[in-house]
Amino acid sequence: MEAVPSSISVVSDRQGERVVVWGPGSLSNLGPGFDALGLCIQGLGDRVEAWRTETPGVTLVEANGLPGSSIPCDSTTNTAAVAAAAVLRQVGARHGVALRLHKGLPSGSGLGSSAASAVAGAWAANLLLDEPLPREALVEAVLEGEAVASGSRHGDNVLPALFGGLVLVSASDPTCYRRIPLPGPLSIALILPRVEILTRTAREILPRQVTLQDAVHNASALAFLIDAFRAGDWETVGRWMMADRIVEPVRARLVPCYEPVRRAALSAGAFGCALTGSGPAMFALARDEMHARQVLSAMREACLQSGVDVEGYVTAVDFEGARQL
Ligand SMILES: Nc1ncnc2c1ncn2[C@@H]1O[C@H](COP(=O)(O)OP(=O)(O)OP(=O)(O)O)[C@@H](O)[C@H]1O
Ligand SMILES: N[C@@H](CCO)C(=O)O
Repeated sequence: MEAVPSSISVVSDRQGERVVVWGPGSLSNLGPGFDALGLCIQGLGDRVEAWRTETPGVTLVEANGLPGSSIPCDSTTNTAAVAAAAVLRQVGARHGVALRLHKGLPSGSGLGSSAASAVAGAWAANLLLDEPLPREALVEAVLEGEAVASGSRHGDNVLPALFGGLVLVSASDPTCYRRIPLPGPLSIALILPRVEILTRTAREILPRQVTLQDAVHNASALAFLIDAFRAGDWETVGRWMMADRIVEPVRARLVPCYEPVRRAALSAGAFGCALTGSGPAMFALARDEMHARQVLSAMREACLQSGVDVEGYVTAVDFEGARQL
């Protein structure tokens, strides 16, 4: 076969090419790791369908999946579209991308709903580039996507959703992060009480100042927590993820079933139980999948007895992050 002379530019015709991408949900804070720690989870997430267009920029064709939700279907305020646009801008793409977003995660849940969309949008736009970038190059884009929803550039949902697994991120500079290796699988019981808490509101009620004693306590709790995660010492993980003295005690007041659910999870033998993100979802760590089912049943029951309707899931760590389906 004859070689193409190098002076002739080959125009790749990928117009209309289509990809479907999964943006996973994530647990964040994990007790003392406010804005600093997040874990990607299996089975819950958003799906983005994307195709290349001739017109530059991002068009959000539709956002569906959660009837009655208030997710904006606008390219300037939907996190999937904002993150996708940031990727195109980053490489100076001359083409555009159209997106259809299928929401699987309700917003205001604590499960990183806006982050799942942002990551799926960015990954889809990336796959459609002539030369896709490595995951590490998408950090700015996903942070930009998340910021339009929450009003702050926090990375504890978007980075685990992008990379998978457990991620530690600087709360003051979220472009600074570290993936924390986990030595084995982890079974998780997760409940989503039917109470909507917007992250924005749950951030506004937090104290502007804290005592030195509490700050020091939380700093050491986070250090012990990370060390226990690395060691796969789930019992110690459970202990320290329940040790936050600054954020979770304040937010617990927004979740009417918080105390009964925590007690029920621990009575059922969970290693620990905490809010994820700004709540109201709560998670508990269990020995294995069967144990997680027992813990889940106890948590659900406690929630219902508090008069709050609830959905429940057994999940595990997703080590892969955003991916093409
Ligand atoms: N693609 C998106 N998915 C979800 N929410 C979005 C999206 N784009 C914009 N938003 C807006 O972001 C806000 C999301 O609310 P909020 O931050 O409380 O939930 P969240 O992102 O699911 O956070 P978490 O689950 O971590 O609590 C809502 O106002 C919603 O309209
Ligand atoms: N770290 C963020 C996550 C939002 O779900 C918070 O707790 O406000």
